[in-house]
Amino acid sequence: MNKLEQARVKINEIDQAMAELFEKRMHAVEDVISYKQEHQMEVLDFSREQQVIQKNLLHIQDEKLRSYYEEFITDVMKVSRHYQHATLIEKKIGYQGTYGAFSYLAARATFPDDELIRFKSFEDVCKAVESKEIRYGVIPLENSHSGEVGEVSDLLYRYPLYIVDIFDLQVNQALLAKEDIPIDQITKIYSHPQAISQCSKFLKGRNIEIIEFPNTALAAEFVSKQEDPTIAAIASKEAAQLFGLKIVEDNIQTNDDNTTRFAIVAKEANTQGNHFQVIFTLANKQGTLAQAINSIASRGFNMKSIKSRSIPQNAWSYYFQVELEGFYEDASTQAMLKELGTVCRDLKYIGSYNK
Ligand SMILES: C=C(O[C@@H]1C=C(C(=O)O)C=C[C@H]1O)C(=O)O
Repeated sequence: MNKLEQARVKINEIDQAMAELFEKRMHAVEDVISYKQEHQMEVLDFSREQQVIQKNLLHIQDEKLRSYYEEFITDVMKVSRHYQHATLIEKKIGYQGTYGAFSYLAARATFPDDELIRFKSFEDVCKAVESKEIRYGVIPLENSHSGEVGEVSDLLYRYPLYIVDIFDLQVNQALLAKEDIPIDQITKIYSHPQAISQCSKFLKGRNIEIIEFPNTALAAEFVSKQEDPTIAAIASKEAAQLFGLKIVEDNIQTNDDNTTRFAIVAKEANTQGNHFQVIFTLANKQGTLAQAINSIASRGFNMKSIKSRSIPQNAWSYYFQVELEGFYEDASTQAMLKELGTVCRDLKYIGSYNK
């Protein structure tokens, strides 16, 4: 062995030992992350990093290596911070709306152990996913009665995000009050107009004042903060637990099949699942839509839905959002999409999921 080879054998041994120590250090850092998350602490602790550097410099005996060691340990801590940020993002899930509202319930049901972060708008949720501030967003796609959530379709058209899963939340309304009192003693009911209309049959003929509120969870929270036991809110039964209320009557909605489908959106595409969606635009010429639909139908794909909406900021132009049955990665799907792509002006894959 020449001198170079001998030195490299030594370096290999040291690197192996350092790799083991690196792994041990990062595992110790994992405990720091969960502590910081629990106590809502920042990842960077500048004074701790200074201490680490100074304390360990004392172990460096070769004077000329001190500045290099400082550089080295500084980099180690930078990597440790990267890891902490990435791990924290993994556990961050965004939803739009209020604590306790239906979007919150959908996010909690899909990510029971993660940190739920509230955003003001659906777009803010998408922006946070795109900028990697959070891992996933949970946003409503459509409701079995009121139909699609147009704003969310527009966001899927505009943002480089993908649906990676869907979750169906059954919308059940309950009458909640501070005490479990008979319904005929209730004097006022607070709720969102949509929830009120969903319970029209239950409310009909009752001499109760109805007061509209911006959303059901806020109504439940309001009732929980009042002294009056005769006022009630219409909200989910889960809201009763979240705001310490009693369920006076459960399932008071007129239709039992009221379901909101939520999309879990991410920055990285998921291509697994027995359904997928695409969005396309067409040249405004005779027969282009027929051609597009024909490329799908002639290859034996079942189109579950097609929705057309105006392209945001582009008057009198439209995009089509299509849900198809099938596996995105299958060769037959790829061949169909290739043909569809030749017919469309733009064709965008927006995700797969199981149904
Ligand atoms: C691991 C921690 O988080 C960060 C990384 C450090 C490290 O890797 O040693 C030190 C301080 C923090 O900036 C910590 O706070 O201890």
